[in-house]
Amino acid sequence: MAEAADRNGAAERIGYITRVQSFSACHRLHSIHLSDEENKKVYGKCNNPNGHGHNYKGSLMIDHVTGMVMNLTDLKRCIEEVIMDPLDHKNLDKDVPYFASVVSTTENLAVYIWDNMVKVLPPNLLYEVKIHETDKNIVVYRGE
Ligand SMILES: Nc1nc2c(c(=O)[nH]1)N=C([C@H](O)[C@H](O)COP(=O)(O)OP(=O)(O)OP(=O)(O)O)CN2
Ligand SMILES: [Zn+2]
Repeated sequence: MAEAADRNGAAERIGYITRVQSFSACHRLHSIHLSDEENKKVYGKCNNPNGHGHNYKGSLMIDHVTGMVMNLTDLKRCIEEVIMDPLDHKNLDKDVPYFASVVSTTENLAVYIWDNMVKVLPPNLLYEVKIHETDKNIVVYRGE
């Protein structure tokens, strides 16, 4: 847990905040840098030309190193802008310019969300982006 000093210099303990957001999208795992044959070999069923869908669950964890508590209503607005508007009910590969050249794996989706969240959140607040692609496939990204 992060600690911050209060007005009298005493350390107070502050938890991390997580906000969860579900969104639905379809995609196809396909690299423009590989041949059709190589793509099929690497990505298997996920290279199906007509794509497939997921009910993703994203969670954003906010750190309190600064001692600043972010209003969850503000966080919700940021999530609308970064996750819901561009990704929900979209074809990731065709509707999101970033994925025209980047394969829409969950790892890359987590990086995309991180990079765009840090643009709209107060500095140094974002701690972790976690994406559940399925119940079993989960990716965590902490900006490394
Ligand atoms: N490293 C990665 N590998 C895979 C990714 C990914 O994002 N990163 N994604 C996929 C597919 O998109 C695919 O949709 C995953 O589906 P599936 O394997 O069917 O999912 P489950 O493991 O949850 O399904 P079960 O069949 O129930 O085990 C593939 N690889
Ligand atoms: Zn998939």
